[in-house]
Amino acid sequence: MRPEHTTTTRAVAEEQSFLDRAADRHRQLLIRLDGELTHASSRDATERARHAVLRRRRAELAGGERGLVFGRLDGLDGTSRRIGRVGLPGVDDDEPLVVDWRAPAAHAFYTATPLDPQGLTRRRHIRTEGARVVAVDDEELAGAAGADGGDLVGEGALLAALDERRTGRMGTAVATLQREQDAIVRAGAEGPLVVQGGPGTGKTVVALHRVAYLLFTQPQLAERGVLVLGPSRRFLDYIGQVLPALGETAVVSATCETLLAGVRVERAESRELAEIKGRAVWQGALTAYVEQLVPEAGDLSLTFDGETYVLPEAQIGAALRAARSGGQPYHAARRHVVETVLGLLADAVADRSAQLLAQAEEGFEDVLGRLDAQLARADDRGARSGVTGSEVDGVMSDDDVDELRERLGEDRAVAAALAVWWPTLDAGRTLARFLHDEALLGELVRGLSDAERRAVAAEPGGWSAGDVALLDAVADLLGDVAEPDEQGEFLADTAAARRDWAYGHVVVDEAQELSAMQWHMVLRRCPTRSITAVGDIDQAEAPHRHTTWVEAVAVLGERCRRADLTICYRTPREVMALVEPVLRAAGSATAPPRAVRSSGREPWQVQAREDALVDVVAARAGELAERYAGGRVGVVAPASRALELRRALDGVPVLTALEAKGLEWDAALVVDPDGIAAQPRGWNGLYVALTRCTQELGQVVVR
Ligand SMILES: Nc1ncnc2c1ncn2[C@@H]1O[C@H](COP(=O)(O)OP(=O)(O)OP(=O)(O)O)[C@@H](O)[C@H]1O
Repeated sequence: MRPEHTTTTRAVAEEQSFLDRAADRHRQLLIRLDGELTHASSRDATERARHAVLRRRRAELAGGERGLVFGRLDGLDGTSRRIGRVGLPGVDDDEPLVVDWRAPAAHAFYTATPLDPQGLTRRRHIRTEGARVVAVDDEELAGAAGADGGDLVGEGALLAALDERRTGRMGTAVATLQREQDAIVRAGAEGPLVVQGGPGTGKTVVALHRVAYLLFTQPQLAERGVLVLGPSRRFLDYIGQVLPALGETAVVSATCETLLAGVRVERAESRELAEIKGRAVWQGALTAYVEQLVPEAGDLSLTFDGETYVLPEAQIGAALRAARSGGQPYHAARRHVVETVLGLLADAVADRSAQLLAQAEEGFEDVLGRLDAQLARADDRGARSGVTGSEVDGVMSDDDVDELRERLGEDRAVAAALAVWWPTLDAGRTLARFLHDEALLGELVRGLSDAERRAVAAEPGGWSAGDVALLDAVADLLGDVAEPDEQGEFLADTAAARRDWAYGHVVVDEAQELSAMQWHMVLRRCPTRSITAVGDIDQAEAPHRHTTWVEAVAVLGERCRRADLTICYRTPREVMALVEPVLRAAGSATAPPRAVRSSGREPWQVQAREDALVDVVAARAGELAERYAGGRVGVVAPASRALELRRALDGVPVLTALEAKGLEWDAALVVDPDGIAAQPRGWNGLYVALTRCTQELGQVVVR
């Protein structure tokens, strides 16, 4: 038996009156904040920090306008609290008018059950449209212990949200987050957390709400920002509204291809090459390669002012060892060794001039001595010139040596000789040289077959997607030529432009797709390893060979926490009934997620001859577009058919399974499912294709 659900006119009126009060308070607070922002000066650091906090609070408040009040908890003690997207202080500032959904006082809204009522008698979901309350759904908690409460929290509100027409943009789900989702949203931020969930289980929803939760509970994270990595630009656009709507702006979004600023992917590559370049072995190989580029210890000859100085191997070797012992990047090590070399050279120059002066002085004293003797002989006075070696001994003061070292640093000939001995390097050219050198590949990249080595070396110029992670690794191993600037406070553009930006937290969506080298890219941007990786190992289509999470996230180390999502909110039961055999064919051992809803529409299938395929697809897509007018329809097809279908279909997107990843429509039309399944990792792709719809699935099979 489920707890009672009620919607009464009285309850709606009561919540409407509360919502009106909350809306007034919200307006007042915005006006007050605007006033403070206009008067806030940005003269000193404290004021600037205050300004930043006010701006953030304003964005958060403005974002809270929709969903100002969406829940209510009634306690056994007769008190009640309202839950909303942002907290609203009461007028006298002691009791909050509305509790922020992320605050501990709101937690029971997502977790209380009749078996564990947490001191509550009732949970109410308040459904609103704009400023109007349209319905309330009540769940009795205490006193309903006989009821199991089911899996779902606020089922009425949840199902209403899920049944809404798709808009092409993902919405927030703060009002209807479910228990298993909430547990992940609120999990601690330390160390990597891997979330496995089948299609439509809310992985993206959870990951984004987790960002909002973490930024709320750990405001210091906002100083470093959060990076959200998604599979495609289209996907990032689809989810782009969620965090701003939750008031969060300290976020950068990117794909693995766009993560390295200034690098553009210019050409496609085969799956084979993408797989090869994603292997973890490259990290060690590139490290060893860059290591080889560091000069070996040996005598170093440098010319200054026409004099040649030979700095001995022992000194150069010691400097090299000291610089490399800290595992510094190539250019940082170079800067340190060059500093040492200039110091050694300055000492050598100073020694040489002291020697020369000493020689000159010796000669001079000789002359003086002889002169004195002659004079003494001449007038027998025995007089001495009084000039002694100590006054012209040529030893430079420390200041003189420092000045000399500076001059040496600016000397062109010295700089040119040092650049030949230890050149500064460009990451792109360095990587290209390595990739095209079969002998080096053979020496350093373990496990490459002869054919694989040849294939890598034979690649044309221009970067492919697989190269980006290698390029990032080389850029990191080389480091910046000049000392990098200190990292300031988070600004999205600055963080996105800097390869070495260390984010406070990173979210990776469709995490099953990342290669080992792409994981290294992620780790470099999050040294604390505070990472949330969400994905479905059964939807993996990328060319790497991982079939388990243990393999897929091996680079993150052994201390990954793992969580699972088991309920499918998107895809209706009728469609999920089809996917079990597809999942088995994909080699999966996991059970498909359990669908929470039925759409009442059986999936259908039509057949088409090859020569009539495009017309049949166009006709069927047209019908669906009409049936779901105001919503969204999408077509998924094998890559080989996508181009032709795109030309023929107007207004309905045609995507490959890979491109459709993470997206959803009211209705999906899957074209040539056998063709999709026949591609590499095709069963996984078909699993993705079949699970994109919230209402209706059609398939066009080629006869
Ligand atoms: N608690 C919730 N309340 C309302 N809607 C939800 C909830 N959880 C998920 N949804 C909706 O279900 C759909 C699927 O969610 P989402 O895209 O996050 O799933 P996913 O697990 O990332 O799917 P996929 O594996 O296909 O990428 C979305 O429309 C999302 O808004």
